[in-house]
Amino acid sequence: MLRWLTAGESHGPALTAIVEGLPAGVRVTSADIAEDLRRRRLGHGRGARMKFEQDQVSILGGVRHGRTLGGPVAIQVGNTEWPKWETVMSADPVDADVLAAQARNAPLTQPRPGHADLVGIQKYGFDDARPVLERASARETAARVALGTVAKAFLKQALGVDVVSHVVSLGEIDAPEGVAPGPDDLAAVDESPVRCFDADASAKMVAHIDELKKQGDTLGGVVEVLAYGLPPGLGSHVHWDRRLDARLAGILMGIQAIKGVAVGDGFVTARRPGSRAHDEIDNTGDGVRRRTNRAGGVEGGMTTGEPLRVRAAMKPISTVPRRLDTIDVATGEPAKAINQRSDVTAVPAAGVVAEAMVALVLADAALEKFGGDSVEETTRNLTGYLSSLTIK
Ligand SMILES: Cc1cc2nc3c(=O)[nH]c(=O)nc-3n(C[C@H](O)[C@H](O)[C@H](O)COP(=O)(O)O)c2cc1C
Ligand SMILES: C=C(O[C@@H]1CC(C(=O)O)=C[C@@H](OP(=O)(O)O)[C@H]1O)C(=O)O
Repeated sequence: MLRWLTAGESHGPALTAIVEGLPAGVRVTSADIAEDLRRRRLGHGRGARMKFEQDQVSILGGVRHGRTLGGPVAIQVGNTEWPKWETVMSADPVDADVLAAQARNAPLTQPRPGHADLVGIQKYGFDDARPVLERASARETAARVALGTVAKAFLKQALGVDVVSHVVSLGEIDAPEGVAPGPDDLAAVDESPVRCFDADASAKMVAHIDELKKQGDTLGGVVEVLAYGLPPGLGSHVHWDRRLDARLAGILMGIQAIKGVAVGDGFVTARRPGSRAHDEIDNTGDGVRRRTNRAGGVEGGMTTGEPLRVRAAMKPISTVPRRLDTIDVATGEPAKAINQRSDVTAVPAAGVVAEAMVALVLADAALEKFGGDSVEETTRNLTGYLSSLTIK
C-alpha cells in the first residue's frame, strides 16, 4: 500500500511531502523533481507569483545516490518568498505590535465567492481568511507534483508505463476530439503555452485567455491524463473502494478547483445507445484487443490493458479581478471580494498536477497487484503474471 501526505502553507517556509510504500531501487533525483515542478509553473495565464517565486527542492529522506531505499521518501519544496512572510506566517507567537506594523498581516475579511474563505472562517472559528486560504491554496500542489515524479519513475522503471497529460478545453475553446499525445509526446505538449497538443486550438486558447484577462475575468477548462503500457487487471470489481475508476475520480476531485471527472468518454457515453457506447472485442492474432477505447481503459474497475484515459474539469479561478460581491465578515455589510494578484487560469498547471495524482493511484494499484520490495521484484512479478494470463 502506498501512503502519502503533504504539509505546509502557501506563504510558509516550505511544503513537505512524504510517500511511503515504494520499493527500493527507483531511480529519482532532485533534478527530476525540479523538472516536473518547472512544468507545473508553465502556462499562459498564470499570475506574477509563478515568475518571481522559485521552487527549491530537497530530498530529505528515502533516497541514496539517486535510488530509493525502500523507506519513506521525504521531499521539501522551499518557498523562496518566505523572507517576506516570515512574520505573518511565523509558527511561533509574534508580538501584537509587530504584527500590526505589517501591512501583509491586515485581516482579510471579504471572502471570495468560490474559494474556501467563508466556510473555512465559519468552520474553524477564525475572523480572517488568511489562516484558511494559506492551506486551501493550490501552492500545495507543488508538493503533490514532487510525489508524482517519484510515482512516475516507479511506474516507468518497474512496469514500462508512461503517464502524459494535456489540456483539452480552455473556457469555450476545445481541442479537436481524438487528438491525444502518445507516450513520447509530453515534451511536445509542454511546448504549447497552454499545454494543448493541437497547435490551432493552442493559439485560440492563448487569445481567449488574453481576452478574458482584459475583461478582468478568469477561466476554467478540462485536462486529460493518459497512461500507456498498463497491464490488464489493476484495481478490482469486487468492492467499491478497490475500483480503479473510483480511486481515480477521488484523487482527481481532491485537486483544488476540480469539479468533474470523466473516465473514457464519460458523460458523452451516457447519450449513446449501447451499440455505439462500448468497445467490441476482437482476437487480432496479435492478441485480444478492444476495437475502440471509449471506456478509457477501465472496465469493472480494472485496467483493460488499453490506454487509460481520464479527464478532470476545473472551474474558473475564484479570485476574479472584477471583484465579485460578498460581505465583510467583520461588519456583515456588503463588500467586494479580496483580490490580490491571481492566475487568470491555471488549467495547464492542473494537467501536470492531475498527471501526478493519476501516477500515485496507478503506483498504488500496481504495488497492490505485484508487490515487490525492489523494482526488480515488482518487474519479475509483473512478467510472471503476464506470462500466466490464459487470454492474452
Ligand atoms: C494549479 C492551480 C492554481 C490555482 N490558482 C489559483 C489562484 O491563483 N487563485 C485562486 O483564487 N484560485 C486558484 N486555484 C483554485 C483554488 O485553490 C480553489 O478554487 C480553492 O482552493 C477552493 O477549492 P474548490 O475550488 O475545490 O472549492 C488554483 C487551483 C490549481 C489546481
Ligand atoms: C502559489 C501558487 O499558486 C497560488 C494558488 C492560489 C490559490 O488560491 O489556489 C492563489 C495564488 O497565490 P497568491 O494569491 O499568493 O499569489 C497562486 O499563486 C502555486 O501554484 O505555486
